[in-house]
Amino acid sequence: MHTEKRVIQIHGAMQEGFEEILTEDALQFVEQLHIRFNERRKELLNRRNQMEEQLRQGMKPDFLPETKQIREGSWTIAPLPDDLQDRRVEITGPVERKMVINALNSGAKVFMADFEDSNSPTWHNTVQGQLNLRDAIRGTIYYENEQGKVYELKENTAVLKVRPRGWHLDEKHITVNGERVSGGLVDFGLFFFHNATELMAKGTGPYFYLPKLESHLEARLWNEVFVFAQEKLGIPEGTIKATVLIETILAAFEMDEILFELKDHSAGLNCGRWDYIFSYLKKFRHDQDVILPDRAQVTMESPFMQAYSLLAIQTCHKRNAPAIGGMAAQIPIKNNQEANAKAFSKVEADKEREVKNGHDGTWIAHPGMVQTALDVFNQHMPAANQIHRKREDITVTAQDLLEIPMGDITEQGLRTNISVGVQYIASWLCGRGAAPINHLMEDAATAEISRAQVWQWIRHPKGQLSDGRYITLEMVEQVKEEELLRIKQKLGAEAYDANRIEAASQLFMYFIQEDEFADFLTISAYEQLMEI
Ligand SMILES: CC(=O)SCCNC(=O)CCNC(=O)[C@H](O)C(C)(C)COP(=O)(O)OP(=O)(O)OC[C@H]1O[C@@H](n2cnc3c(N)ncnc32)[C@H](O)[C@@H]1OP(=O)(O)O
Ligand SMILES: O=CC(=O)O
Ligand SMILES: [Mg+2]
Repeated sequence: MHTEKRVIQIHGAMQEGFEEILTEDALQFVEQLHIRFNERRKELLNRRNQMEEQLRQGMKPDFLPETKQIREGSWTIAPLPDDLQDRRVEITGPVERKMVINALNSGAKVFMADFEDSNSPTWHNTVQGQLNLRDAIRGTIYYENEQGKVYELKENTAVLKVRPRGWHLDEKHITVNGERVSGGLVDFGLFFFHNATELMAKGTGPYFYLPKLESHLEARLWNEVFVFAQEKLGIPEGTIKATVLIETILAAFEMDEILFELKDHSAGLNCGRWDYIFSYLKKFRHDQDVILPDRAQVTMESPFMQAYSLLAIQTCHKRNAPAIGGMAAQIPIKNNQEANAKAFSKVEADKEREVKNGHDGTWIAHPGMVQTALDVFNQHMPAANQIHRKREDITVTAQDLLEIPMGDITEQGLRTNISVGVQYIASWLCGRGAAPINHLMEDAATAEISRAQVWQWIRHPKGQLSDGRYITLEMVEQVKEEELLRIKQKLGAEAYDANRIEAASQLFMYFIQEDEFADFLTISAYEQLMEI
């Protein structure tokens, strides 16, 4: 019998400690995941393209006729473990060492350690992130900053969840037979291999967040990965628990089906609002009726966003699953009391809307926001969660999910998109996947909205500023030059160069100029990511 020999290869440098993560057994496990699941992953990515083509031809998404029985059936997800009953405040952040410690110590119920939107997937961040999580789980994580301040874990820490990269991203530093391995399978595989047993011994479990799914078939693939991984490591089926982010417009039509696919492994859904806005914009970018106003005007109060969040709550609660809210982008503002108070009151209002609607928990981006979110949830949610509130009073139709938001496009909105887009891409290219810009948390999802809006505005017949001027490529070029000058004045010439602003600006303009809309900025930018 001819058996093909498969070879997993590492193309990144072995930095200090990496050999403890990239062990032969761990790599073999990743290789098995690749062999077993990569073809299906590619088929599903291809299916996304086919769906996109149908949308381009005018198809409107709707609830699937072929899964009506699932939607109408009376099943529930498997019972949740004790430490996932109360998730009222979840902090998120990249897998950087100091931030992992700060997040676990923050007082939040859960910490979502992020290999996705807020992580720039340099080789260093990818493997060092695994080392950081391994040490955190074992309670040995330690960090000392340049001033000698020591960071260690407190006695009571948040429950850990990990968000691997989405299905669309590759890991270029690991190949099998010369083919890049899925970034998500690398993040999941290495984490699960090294930590699943240890987590169970500590009375918790291997818990995940799954990003950017576009259909229940993609959830099915994750479920198959989980079943396989548990079997390989001799871990009981159903030990893994995963919360799926509903952050694409197509997934909003398949919430029941997604929960159903992951039934034994499900820990509910989350409303990933920023990617959701991006997805809505991306999927309908050719539709002459669909155009979004300034990013700042597309809020959770917009009818289509409100509809999707309510549908998530109703769908989850019907299946005894938690429905977690999303991320308010405000972070504390130093040295400006008034602006700081405004930021806090915006977060407070956002969390109040979520808890009153029926969400069982929420996300915050910064430790300074934990108490504010906790206070709101403590006041309005006396029990561990509110899954008992079935919200049968809600009716959300396909039309509600698709309702086009109203508002203006302003010159300031255009400027902000260009400036923020360039600054964020620069940060990402330098290895920092989340950045504070204009006192807001920016990450890959928020930056996607900025560049997608500019792409659409210069092509759409209604791409007009509120003062009547049409938005053209020439206008974008000019505003970009003015904004680059401002950034240079703010940073100084040396930091401007060191921070790769010029490379980011070129990349941003490439995204805008190309008629073929780049599916994700992180795919193209990955080829230019610094090699560290
Ligand atoms: C759309 C989505 O996907 S949302 C989810 C993904 N996005 C995120 O997770 C973003 C998370 N947030 C962050 O990364 C950060 O808050 C940023 C980059 C926006 C701002 O970070 P900074 O500029 O460091 O903020 P700031 O200076 O106020 O930080 C104060 C302290 O809080 C820490 N901190 C800030 N945010 C976090 C966080 N999310 N987790 C842990 N620690 C944090 C900082 O490390 C710093 O610690 P130190 O005082 O011990 O040095
Ligand atoms: O991942 C979260 C989002 O809002 O996007
Ligand atoms: Mg997201």
